[in-house]
Amino acid sequence: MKKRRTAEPYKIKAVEPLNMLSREEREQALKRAGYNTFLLDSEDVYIDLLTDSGTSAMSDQQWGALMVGDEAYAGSKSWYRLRDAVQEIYGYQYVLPTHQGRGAENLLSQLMIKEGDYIPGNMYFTTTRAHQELNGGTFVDVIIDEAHDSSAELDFKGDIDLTKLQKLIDDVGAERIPYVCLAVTVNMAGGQPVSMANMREVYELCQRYGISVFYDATRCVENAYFIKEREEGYQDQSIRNILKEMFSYSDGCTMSGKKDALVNIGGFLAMNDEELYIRSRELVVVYEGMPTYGGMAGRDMEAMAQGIYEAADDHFIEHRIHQVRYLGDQLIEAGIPVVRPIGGHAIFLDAKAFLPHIPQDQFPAQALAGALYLDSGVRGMERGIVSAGRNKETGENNKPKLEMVRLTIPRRVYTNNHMDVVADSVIELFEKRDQITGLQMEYEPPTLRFFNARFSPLVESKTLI
Ligand SMILES: Cc1ncc(COP(=O)(O)O)c(C=O)c1O
Ligand SMILES: N[C@@H](Cc1ccc(O)cc1)C(=O)O
Repeated sequence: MKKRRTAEPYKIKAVEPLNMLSREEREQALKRAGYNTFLLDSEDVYIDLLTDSGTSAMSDQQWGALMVGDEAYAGSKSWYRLRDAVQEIYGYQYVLPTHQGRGAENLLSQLMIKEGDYIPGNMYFTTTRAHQELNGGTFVDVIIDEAHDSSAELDFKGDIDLTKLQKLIDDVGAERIPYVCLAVTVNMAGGQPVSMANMREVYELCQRYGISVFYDATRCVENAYFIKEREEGYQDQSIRNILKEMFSYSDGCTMSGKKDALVNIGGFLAMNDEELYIRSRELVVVYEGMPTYGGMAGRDMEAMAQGIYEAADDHFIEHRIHQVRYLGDQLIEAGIPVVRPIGGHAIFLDAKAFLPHIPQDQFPAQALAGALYLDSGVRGMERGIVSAGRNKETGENNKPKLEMVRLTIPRRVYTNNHMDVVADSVIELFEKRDQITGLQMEYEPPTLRFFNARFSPLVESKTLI
């Protein structure tokens, strides 16, 4: 019997009209943006798949929650509601609000890292690594090798390789490793999940050496769904239970509330150690604000508390993952090279395989993101050599194995019809991929260069495609 179809676990109460420019207008807009999709104006974008960060649609309950936000400078009721939500769903004892994820990364890095330390992690994330380096640390990638291979089909491609972690401990000594940073899911690997077994093993290994484990919990609910779907023994467990178990194998986390807490701004740092909490409370007032608002308005904390509960709903997360897969499966069926298996928040086009005629130093993923925008007004993001920046010792470009364009799906925002439009555009572009040309960098900022870098087409008089 044909499998019964399911639909969005919500109905639409407010809509926001979309605007579509002509091809000529898109050419002008891309030129103005220096061929960097980060620099396009949102007015010039038709379907915006730049990021899933802060782009979620809030529920009626969340909009209602904004109205009851308590804007007291100290001791806000909304803060307690947020704290309670984190304690209930994540299970950590102490919580400090921050304006977004990198605010929490800043605090954690300043508190834990000393000059010359090493911070192992399951593939780098741009802002996380930047904070680690700013505090004198060196990030060490200890993810399994397969994570760097876009075609390797593994259930848990975000896992840490315990042999690599053990080797680092043996080489530099446990006292040089303040904590392991474990991301659930792994953004730069394609939104790939970490298994519960791996979390447990990493924690056990670290406990033996007195090394802390901090999660980057940004997309933890997506990770929990993959565990439910793929890991033996979890099929009948609720997402809430899975989350609780996941977090029990860690000492704390940094969180960007802009993803799996379903809000447009906000984040937090959470932990179980009281002494660390007291030190964090001293630092949060320098960078964010009082420990009872830490960079967020009362109404934002209120909406985030509500979002934390909504995201942990089994129906919400099932639909979310399936929508991303709906787009990914169409592309796979059409033979488009994408990172496999399809991850939690985005489709990652493999730009090296898509554009084999463009060498990595001519920024194939940047060019592909530009070409996609020209073709249909769909905005994606480069995740390759530009994002990887330069080696902090040699000054050379880091050359990541994965050279990708990310098509990131905001939560509860687009319908599957939008996904169809995106699929059509990518498939057509693939048919004329030989015509796409490379880029040269015209302006390179010193840190996190991908945000503000500017480019021009290598072939003058051409517009990428
Ligand atoms: C995996 C991951 N960690 C950390 C961050 C930082 O979060 P924020 O953008 O809220 O500062 C992001 C997004 O930026 C992310 O995707
Ligand atoms: N975390 C967000 C926003 C962001 C994008 C790119 C970055 O390198 C840093 C932050 C995302 O992954 O979309």
